[in-house]
Amino acid sequence: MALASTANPIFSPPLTSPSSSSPSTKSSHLSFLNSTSSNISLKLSLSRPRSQSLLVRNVLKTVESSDTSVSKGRDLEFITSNSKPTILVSEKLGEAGLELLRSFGNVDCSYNLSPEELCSKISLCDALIVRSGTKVTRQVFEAAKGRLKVVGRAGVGIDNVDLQAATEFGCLVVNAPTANTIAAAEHGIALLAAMARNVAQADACMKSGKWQRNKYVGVSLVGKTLAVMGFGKVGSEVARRAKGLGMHVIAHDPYAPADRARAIGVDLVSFDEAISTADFISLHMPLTPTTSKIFNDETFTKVKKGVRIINVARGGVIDEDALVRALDSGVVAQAALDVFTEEPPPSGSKLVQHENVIVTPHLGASTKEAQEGVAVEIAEAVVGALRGELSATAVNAPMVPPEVLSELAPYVVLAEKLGRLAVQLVAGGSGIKSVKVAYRSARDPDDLDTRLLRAMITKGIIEPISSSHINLVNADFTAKQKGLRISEERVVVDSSPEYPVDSIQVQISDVESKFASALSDNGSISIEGRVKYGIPHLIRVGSFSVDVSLEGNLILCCQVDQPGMIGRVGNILGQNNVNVSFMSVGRTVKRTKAIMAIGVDEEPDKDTLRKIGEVPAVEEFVFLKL
Ligand SMILES: NC(=O)C1=CN([C@@H]2O[C@H](COP(=O)(O)OP(=O)(O)OC[C@H]3O[C@@H](n4cnc5c(N)ncnc54)[C@H](O)[C@@H]3O)[C@@H](O)[C@H]2O)C=CC1
Ligand SMILES: O=C(O)C(=O)COP(=O)(O)O
Repeated sequence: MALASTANPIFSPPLTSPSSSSPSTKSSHLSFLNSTSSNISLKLSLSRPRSQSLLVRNVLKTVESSDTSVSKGRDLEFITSNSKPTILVSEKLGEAGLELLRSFGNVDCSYNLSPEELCSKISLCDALIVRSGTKVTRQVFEAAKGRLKVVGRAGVGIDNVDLQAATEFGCLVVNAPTANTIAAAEHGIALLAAMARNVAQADACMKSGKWQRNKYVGVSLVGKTLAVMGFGKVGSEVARRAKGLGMHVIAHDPYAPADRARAIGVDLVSFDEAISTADFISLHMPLTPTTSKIFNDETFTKVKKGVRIINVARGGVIDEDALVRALDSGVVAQAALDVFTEEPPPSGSKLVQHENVIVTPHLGASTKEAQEGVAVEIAEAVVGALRGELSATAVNAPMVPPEVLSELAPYVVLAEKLGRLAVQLVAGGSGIKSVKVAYRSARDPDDLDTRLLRAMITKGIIEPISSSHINLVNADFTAKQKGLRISEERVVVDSSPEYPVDSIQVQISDVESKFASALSDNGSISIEGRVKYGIPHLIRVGSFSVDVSLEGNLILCCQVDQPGMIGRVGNILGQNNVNVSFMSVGRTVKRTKAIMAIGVDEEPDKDTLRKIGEVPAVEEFVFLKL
């Protein structure tokens, strides 16, 4: 399996539209999807000149095109000839969402693409927006060759997106989980009432010239028991409305809190109790391996004879052949279906043609209001992701609230730099199996969300020694795939709880080091860093305390602790035009050994480094790129 290729790095500079250049648009911006190791984009509300200048650099870099033209129907090769991100919209999306996308990037609305056409276009796209009709398979991610950064699902169900493949390829998947809830619930109620009163059949009959009042006698809803299967957003709205119709509503949902159900007068019951007592069963769970064909021959043996079923969730939760059998035998009196295992269903489908079944072609979310809503919701999420922001609707990455992001931003930079430094201290660089990270913090361990920090440490460790590109989406997966175990420890320290983290220590065990002084007492390579004035600093190497800002590059030098060493090494650097930005000396016992941590702006050439190594009292040294 190929991961994102080096030729087309996923960590390209942040894609920033001209209109997004104002740092005031968001309080925090962390380019976790797009950052390169040397080019991390941070937008912070805090007034930190360094971060601001990074931001300005990134903005300047990306504002190369002022082309704001609409790209509908245009050739993608033309579209990608400028630096704006390309967003492929493969299914009909509301105009308000399209407008928003067009203000940010080049939008290609290409509907009804075959799988082959989608695969051939996708390597030219930074984002793809779909509804339920586009299958975003592993082949699509493979064909994207690392360029595709985000898939936006303009709706709720993401069963048409191969999430595992997306994660492996470091592609973020976001959805629009709220804007179509009411539409889906209303459609469920519409189907419930239409089914109970034979509206569709009677309508078809009348249009064929007949007047058959006796044939279409229905059943009443009032006083009947409705089982809502899946008491999430749609399910609870259906329940609320059904109560308004005078129905007795019960629900089954293994993960729903009972108090939320109680608040609207619904009892949460077991699966078997729900299906065996209900007159109507309405399905509102997602399609997952657990819910796939959860309604099958066996289930239908447990239902109340003559039950009526509504499905506005996913066709795959019902074994459709079993449903046909249950309808034929009268176990299920009627079914109202908006969704099907295969969409559109094969022509002549027994289920669709069944006289006790009414069907709609996946219309649950299809109201004007819902479509405008999901379009805007998904456009905002996709644009945010392309800017490198974490999305509140990320499906395959941790959702980190903006205020937490803003607070963690400088620590994220520190985390990556520590990972990058630690791995450079390993002799050979490979064969790393075990990394231990200790977060020292005055805060309660439960108040510290370390997923972002762990991901960046992983990125720092893996990227220098492999061609993998790591981001928050694929960090854990890639680490696992490479057999790298990252264990975390939170140490409560007596410092200010105002800051989320006091220091971060990274230890790599069971490896040899090219700088023996970086080994701690337990034989692991050990370094520790801290954020000071918003800037990451290295504060410990092995057992030596140092204090050097992690900018530019770093020389670590271990020498006999004697007078004149700073001058001698400093002179060599000066004579070779290498500017020292920071210097710090640490020792354990006076006049034994000390280490010098020297921050340098330029990369010293081999000759300069050789001269440092030739200073008689220098025992070992290492040059590290940050
Ligand atoms: N027909 C259409 O056009 C539309 C269909 N949908 C579908 O409706 C379904 C529900 O959507 P939302 O309510 O927005 O999602 P949601 O995530 O808010 O709710 C789903 C609920 O199902 C529950 N659940 C998971 N496994 C379950 C199981 N084995 N048994 C019972 N409950 C289980 C979850 O705990 C959750 O509470 C999804 O399948 C979605 O794709 C949503 C919108 C439009
Ligand atoms: O949001 C969902 O889960 C839906 O099923 C809606 O699907 P659609 O966007 O109308 O293809």
